[in-house]
Amino acid sequence: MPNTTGNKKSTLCFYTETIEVSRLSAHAFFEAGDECYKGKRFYWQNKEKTFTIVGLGHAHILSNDLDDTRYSDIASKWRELCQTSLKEKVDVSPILFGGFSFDPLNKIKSEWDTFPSSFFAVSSFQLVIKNEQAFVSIHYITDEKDSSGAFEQLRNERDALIHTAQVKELKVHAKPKLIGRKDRLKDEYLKAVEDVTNQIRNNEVNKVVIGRSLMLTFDESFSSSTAIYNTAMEQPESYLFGLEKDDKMFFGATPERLVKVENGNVHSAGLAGSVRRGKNSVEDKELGDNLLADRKNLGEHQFVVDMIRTVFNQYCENVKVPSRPKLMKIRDIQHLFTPIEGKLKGDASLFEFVEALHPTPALGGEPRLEAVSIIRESEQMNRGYYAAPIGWINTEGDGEFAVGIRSALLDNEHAYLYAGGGLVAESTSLDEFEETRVKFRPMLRTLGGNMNE
Ligand SMILES: C=C(O[C@H]1C=CC=C(C(=O)O)[C@@H]1O)C(=O)O
Ligand SMILES: [Mg+2]
Repeated sequence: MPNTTGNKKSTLCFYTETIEVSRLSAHAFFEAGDECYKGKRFYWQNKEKTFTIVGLGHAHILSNDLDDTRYSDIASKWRELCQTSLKEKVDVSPILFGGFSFDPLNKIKSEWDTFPSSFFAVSSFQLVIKNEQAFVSIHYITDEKDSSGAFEQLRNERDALIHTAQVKELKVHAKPKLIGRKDRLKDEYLKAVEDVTNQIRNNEVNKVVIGRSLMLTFDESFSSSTAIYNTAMEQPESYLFGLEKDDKMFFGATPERLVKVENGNVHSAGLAGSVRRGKNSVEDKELGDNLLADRKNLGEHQFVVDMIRTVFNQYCENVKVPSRPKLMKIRDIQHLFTPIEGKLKGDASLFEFVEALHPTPALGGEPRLEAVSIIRESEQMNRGYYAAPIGWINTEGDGEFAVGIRSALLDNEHAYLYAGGGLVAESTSLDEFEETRVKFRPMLRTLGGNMNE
């Protein structure tokens, strides 16, 4: 029998059933959902590649278009769903996956119009791969009195999905041909960088992250499966994520953790300050060593570390912050990196950390509210879910959110790419433009664009 509950307070019942399966590729499982669950899937893999989740179908959606209360709204709906609907302890915890927009006050019409300010879902079929074991769960959330027929149907669908994923050969993930590439609002971006740097020099704010966007056009629709597959191939050392909504998918390979909560231990990281990789190991080391000593980049980095430390000091004890950043070297770029950890001292939830931390000065600026309002005014675009929290939480309240950078929104035969950089007093528009070019590279390579413009 599936685990089930009913409760007087809630009319909803949450039915789950988990089986362990041998040999199941996450990509193949995602792709098995191409026919029936397109537009309702997600993909997540942590940086260490020790935890992969794929969700197909929507058993239940939690979303809102709220501003200030959007985090607590999702948190309380999730708590209620877990507490009143899911009473029995289950072997593999159901996972709520989704994300928040960067700035709910940005109302500029854009490619993001169908994405609410918060969008989360419990999937109908959930694959979890952990410690080399794979589990597939069915989730069914309903107010029907008798669900046995519907649940039996889901079992049949689950078996069919697993069968397809195990026996069908993965399609050849040939990319559609790139036929167009457009820098969007390039002049506005360059002007914004100049203007905002002047505001910083005038001590109006300390730091602001300004971004820009590219639009790619393909000769045919770019499928989500192809995009996810190629992202995994290109960026093995980052978090991989994909969140489908209707006919679009926000996806990427981000190196940046926002926050992870596990058994009362909380982890975050300051990641800001960048330089390209060298052409050979000697140049690479030189670039890295210079980055570690560079005033402008150390300045960018320090605002982030200070802000995360302040949040951790409020909610955690035993806060550990290394006194100096180290280098994080990934395929196209090297960053200044400071891991930060602590032990939860009260009962703050993962969503409270997300609210307190988003956006850090690695994506917003310092002071936070001023920076976000400058971004809204001067970028003249809508970041949507770019640079915003994306991740998951389980029924125990453990989970992880990454920052949705090095990312793109896939929209049939178009892809919108985003990249930005932290401005401080020493910034120049030429260098910042160049930095965004380096940050676009992984997504361009993934999608088949020309990296050299
Ligand atoms: C805003 C982005 O990167 C942030 C993360 C790392 C380094 C950054 C920088 O050096 O400017 C940015 O703060 C982006 O990739 O779009
Ligand atoms: Mg930078």
